[in-house]
Amino acid sequence: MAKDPVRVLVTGAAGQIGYALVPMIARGVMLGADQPVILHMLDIPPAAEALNGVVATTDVVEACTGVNIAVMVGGFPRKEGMERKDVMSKNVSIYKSQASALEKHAAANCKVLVVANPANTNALILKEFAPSIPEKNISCLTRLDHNRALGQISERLNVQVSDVKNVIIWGNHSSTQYPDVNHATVNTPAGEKAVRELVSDDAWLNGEFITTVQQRGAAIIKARKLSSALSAASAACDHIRDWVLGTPEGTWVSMGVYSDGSYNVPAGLIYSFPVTCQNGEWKIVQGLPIDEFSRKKLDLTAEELSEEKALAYSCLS
Ligand SMILES: NC(=O)C1=CN([C@@H]2O[C@H](COP(=O)(O)OP(=O)(O)OC[C@H]3O[C@@H](n4cnc5c(N)ncnc54)[C@H](O)[C@@H]3O)[C@@H](O)[C@H]2O)C=CC1
Ligand SMILES: O=C([O-])CC(=O)C(=O)O
Repeated sequence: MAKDPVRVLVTGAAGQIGYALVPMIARGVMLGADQPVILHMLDIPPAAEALNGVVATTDVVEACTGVNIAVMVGGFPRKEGMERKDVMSKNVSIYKSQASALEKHAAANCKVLVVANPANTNALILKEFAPSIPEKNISCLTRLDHNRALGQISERLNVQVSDVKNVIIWGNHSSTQYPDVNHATVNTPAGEKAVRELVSDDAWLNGEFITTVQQRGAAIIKARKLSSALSAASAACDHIRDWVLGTPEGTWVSMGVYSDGSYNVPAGLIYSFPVTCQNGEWKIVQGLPIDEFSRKKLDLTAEELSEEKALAYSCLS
């Protein structure tokens, strides 16, 4: 029997990421080839002409009405040389007002993915100003960083990226994020092997590998003068697909979610954790040992998020 259609909202639909994302969703990359979708595409009036190229609306209420999944890409993008904090004030007020629109008009149990930067803090603002949307339904994108970390390891070891798994992005989608390979493995003909053992170069893993992943977004903006649109769109599809359809057995992914205090990360931040997903719900992977090097990095990125939270509130007051 044909499935009921799912309504998917994409904000910023006329932008770089939106232009790549919309056809991926229509093609079934996000929810599967057998899942009909009804796309709601929102942008702002100055983008109306570009928006005609993808068919959509500049009316936030129309865009949010009845949506089951909201991918929030709309906002003011970081330009070359700009720190993420520079874009904060422009974006938190957008997320405050769109929170209200989603709360009033989206379907009950709508799942929200915030892509626009500062992604974690925009998601937190959205959560705070949409109190009736359950906090477990609000997330931000760190899957792009996760995929970048998998890519770095696969290149270094000359293996397929699909054979590498269980890297972790901890914290903020920013240059303080901590890409952690301490629990990552590679599928080899001789069975699963630890990434640390196979790479056998802790100086690289604790140095250049981390900074390359942390700085990849900035490096792409510098090169393209535009954001990493295709890989961001693809990562957004990965994020929603795994959230809705589940993560494979034995595999976790990174998602920015509301901290419950796991791993001594302060509660009340949207922080990227390792998660598994089943039946449309994510669960933080518990009990992973955290060494001293990692602890410092988990704390540093949490501190930045606490500062961003304070700054966001000061922008709104
Ligand atoms: N979390 C992640 O991994 C990544 C996040 N990003 C972020 O994603 C966002 C989008 O990036 P791009 O598509 O390259 O930017 P873009 O500037 O090409 O597109 C943004 C779109 O949002 C629209 N927009 C602005 N205000 C809006 C509003 N109030 N409602 C609806 N739409 C609105 C703009 O008109 C524009 O069409 C940026 O914030 C960027 O920093 C980019 C790459 C990765
Ligand atoms: O800062 C940006 O807009 C780009 C970005 O997030 C990324 O590519 O990871």
